Amino acid sequence: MKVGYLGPKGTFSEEAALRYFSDLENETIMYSTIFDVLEAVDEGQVDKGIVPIENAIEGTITMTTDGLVNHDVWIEGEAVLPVKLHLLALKGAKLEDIKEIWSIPPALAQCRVFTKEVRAETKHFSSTSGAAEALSQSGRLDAGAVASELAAQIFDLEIAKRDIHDNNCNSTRFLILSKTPNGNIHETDKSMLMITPTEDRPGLLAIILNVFSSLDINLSWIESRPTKKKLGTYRFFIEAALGVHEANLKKAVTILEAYGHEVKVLGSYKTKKL
Ligand SMILES: O=C(O)C(=O)C[C@]1(C(=O)O)C=C[C@@H](O)C=C1
Repeated sequence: MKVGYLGPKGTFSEEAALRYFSDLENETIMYSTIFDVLEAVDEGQVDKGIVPIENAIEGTITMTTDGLVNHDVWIEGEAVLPVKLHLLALKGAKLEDIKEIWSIPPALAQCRVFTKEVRAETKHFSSTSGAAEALSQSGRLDAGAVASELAAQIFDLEIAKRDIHDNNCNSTRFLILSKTPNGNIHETDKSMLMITPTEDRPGLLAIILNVFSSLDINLSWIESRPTKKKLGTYRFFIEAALGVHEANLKKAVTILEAYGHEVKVLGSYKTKKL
């Protein structure tokens, strides 16, 4: 089986993929952006993909929600990975000389307190270890990368400052993707819906949420994203604590569609702690 995730080596996505798919039979394929992973699953280049969806400090990884809008993929699993972020630097670099900090935006956002303290500028890369790799090739003693301990080993960097994330209980939730649903749906206990209202009206979100509460369906996550068509118009990602095979979830979808909303069931899954 081919498993795709965000590379290069040493990303948290890689750690999540290797822990989730512990089977040695798997062939792993790395992609340079989260978007590319979604595309690879959609186009059948890989059998499974793994992408981050939410971080305990930073919240939703919008590259993933936006990618879910444009790609036809199925969420078949969810995994939560503890995340420890360190400031990596070239050997011989001094912490007080670091004026630029490089990483993927969600990782930089998890270290806002630290980057403010050291008064560093931030520079965006497509992954934590992509920033570490670039740093190792740059020769820059005035720059650092926010990445994992494993990335420090792989790219021969030093840990200039350990555990720089704002909160010690840091973790990231990943989604496991496939092109189509497979057999284990009846064992799932969560599902994700993407609801795109076709017209704006007073109390729109309240009406949508009421469908779930009236059917006694608990919601575990809700996120609104702009439709990108007109300012002030949104679509909603809703995670319900019920698998798609359950009668009440099917009822909720039917009612929402009867109200005229576009509803796409994005997946059905259960959580695995990594
Ligand atoms: O860059 C990586 O190492 C990733 O796997 C991406 C990512 C993310 O975008 O949230 C995953 C987990 C951590 O929250 C930091 C970075």
